[in-house]
Amino acid sequence: MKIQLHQLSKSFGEKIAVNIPQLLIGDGEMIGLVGNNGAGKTTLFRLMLDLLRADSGSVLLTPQGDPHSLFSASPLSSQPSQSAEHSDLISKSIDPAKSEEWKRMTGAFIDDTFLIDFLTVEEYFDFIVKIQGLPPMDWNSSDDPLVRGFKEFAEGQIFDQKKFIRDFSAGNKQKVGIIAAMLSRPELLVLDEPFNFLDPTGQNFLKKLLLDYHRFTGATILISSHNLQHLVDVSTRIVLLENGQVIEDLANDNQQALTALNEYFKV
Ligand SMILES: Nc1ncnc2c1ncn2[C@@H]1O[C@H](COP(=O)(O)OP(=O)(O)OP(=O)(O)O)[C@@H](O)[C@H]1O
Repeated sequence: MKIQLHQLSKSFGEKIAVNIPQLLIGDGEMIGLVGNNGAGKTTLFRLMLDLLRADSGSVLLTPQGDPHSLFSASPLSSQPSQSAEHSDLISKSIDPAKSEEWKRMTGAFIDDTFLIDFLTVEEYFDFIVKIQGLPPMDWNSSDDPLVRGFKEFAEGQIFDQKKFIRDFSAGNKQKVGIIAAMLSRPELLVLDEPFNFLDPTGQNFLKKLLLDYHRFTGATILISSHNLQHLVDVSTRIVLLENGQVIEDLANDNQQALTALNEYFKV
């Protein structure tokens, strides 16, 4: 999935939460979004997922395999072509604010409101795959590496618990939401602060799961976090927000973004 943000802005009263003139994300990029508290990370995700209406501008999603794709997956290819074909790309893309088509290609976990408290985990996962029109998951399948990854990440604390989601700990609810977002193997995965509430083992299993998911699906992945090390461990590119604006757009080959981030955050 390619993503194009164009003149995207959102304010709350006097506060400009997001103001991004242009940002292009290529197929299969793993974007780490960083920024201090209030920088606009969650607002940006909410705009992309049509949970908030922008004051102006647009989010355009181009599914994989679209022959009209014009910008490559290179992290730094962020300048769109000005050709006639460019407007063609825009006409072929999906605007989440205007169409529901993106939902079957997108998995997201922003917060607990994505969960259904009164269901068990198994009921919730069955519900998720059903609304995607997929067959029930075979949780005993040992030859599916993603199912193995989900179970490893679950650490024996999610499945067969015979309790409702509302009775799980914050960390285990987080695991349920993250697995649910990946269940249908969407080509766009958006996770807001997924490392929150996880114990150190869970954080490490999550990094492994994200890297495996990326390798197996080729999905475009967007993750926000305040944990710089985790982000540089998994991301191919790091976008730094300040007051709703992109102030750094860093390639992250061999964790090279870490020095710049440490300098910015004075760590
Ligand atoms: N519903 C809202 N009403 C009013 N102001 C809001 C609302 N949502 C976000 N904001 C404001 O927009 C700005 C960006 O908030 P946002 O939650 O997107 O930041 P963030 O980068 O995710 O922060 P954090 O790291 O603390 O989660 C903040 O100043 C916040 O107070």
